[in-house]
Amino acid sequence: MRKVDMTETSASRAPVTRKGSELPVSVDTTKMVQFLVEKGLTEVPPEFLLPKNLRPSSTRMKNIPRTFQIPVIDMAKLNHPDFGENVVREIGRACEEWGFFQVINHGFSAELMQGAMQMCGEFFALPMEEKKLYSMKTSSGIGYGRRMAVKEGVRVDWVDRLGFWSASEEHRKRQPLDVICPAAFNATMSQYGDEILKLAHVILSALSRHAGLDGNYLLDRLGETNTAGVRTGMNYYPPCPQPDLVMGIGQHADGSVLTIVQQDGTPGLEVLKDGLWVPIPAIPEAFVINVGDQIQMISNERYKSVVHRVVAGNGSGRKSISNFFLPNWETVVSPAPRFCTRSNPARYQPVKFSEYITEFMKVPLGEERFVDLFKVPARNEGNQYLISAEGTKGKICPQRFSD
Ligand SMILES: O=C(O)CCC(=O)C(=O)O
Ligand SMILES: [Fe+2]
Repeated sequence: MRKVDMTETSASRAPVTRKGSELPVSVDTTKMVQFLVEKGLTEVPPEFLLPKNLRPSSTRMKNIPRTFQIPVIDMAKLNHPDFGENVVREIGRACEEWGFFQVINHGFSAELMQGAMQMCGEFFALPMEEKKLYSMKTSSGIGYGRRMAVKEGVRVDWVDRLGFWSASEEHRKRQPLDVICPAAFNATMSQYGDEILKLAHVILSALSRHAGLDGNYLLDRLGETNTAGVRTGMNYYPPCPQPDLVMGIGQHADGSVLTIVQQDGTPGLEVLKDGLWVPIPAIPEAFVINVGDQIQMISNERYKSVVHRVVAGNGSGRKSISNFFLPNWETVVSPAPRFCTRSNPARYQPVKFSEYITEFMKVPLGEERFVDLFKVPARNEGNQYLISAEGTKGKICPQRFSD
């Protein structure tokens, strides 16, 4: 098996540190998007500017068929003795074909969803001097700042973020961040995180069943249940005077097991399907769920971690809450035996999750797929891995996700 030495990969563009260790970061609050917008800027600063060929207007197809939409799955009947299997099938198919779906009637309290979005609004409404108290200190993404605050000279996304552990209690009590203002923040977001964790378990159990396995199979692959957790990112995409020149979040796939996103009713999220950027409708009472890299690896690519992005807008801004369901830090992730056969051998080599995610957080989002660093090289016989043409290897290659 090929050995991945992350010091020789794209991660090497970050300052050299021990593999798996976080980098110190320092957040300059005068560069936060919200700060710039509140100062009344009318032109996008150069570090946000996209080259012409990557702008939303030049990459979006105008006439996507209306039927071409990520599935919206009604979860109400998941436990129904007659109809439960239909819901399981819908979830499984969505994860095979799109890597994305929305859920409604998911059992999550509407009041708690509203409460969380309110906490998000109240946090970003705090004076900058107060938000600054929660600034990110390391590349872990915990705190106020933005992803890749570590890297100079990389195109910057039009988004500010507050990252924290919302579940489980183990993680919450150990995190170097305690948002004490607004007062209700911790209480609401702990409750929210616990509920998100339950929803993640339900989805994972449905996926296990879809693969013909015991309901706990995928969960068991993540390490001890009570040590898996939810990292939450509250995102604020302020109104942009020139939205076509920037990206809210550039194209990327998530390093999580699953990601569960709550949108505020404002569109912006788009998923790459068969080479087309497909907008995801903003249904406020729904959650958008997507497969992350860990499930793509564990399921040996049966369930796909698909590239997506967020476009900016010039309306009143957009808020969202991204919840990343993560395995135990010590878990070694690899294709599970039940997803591998002689004709479809393991496509990934094992990687310890803590190393995966700490390095993932240091690499600027871009065209390269971090997960590709762990691919087993294609062999001549019996390997189903679709190798992209030389030159596109390691780059986003939509066809790879549409077969
Ligand atoms: O804001 C959103 O809707 C999604 C954000 C996202 O893709 C992420 O946080 O990874
Ligand atoms: Fe994402």
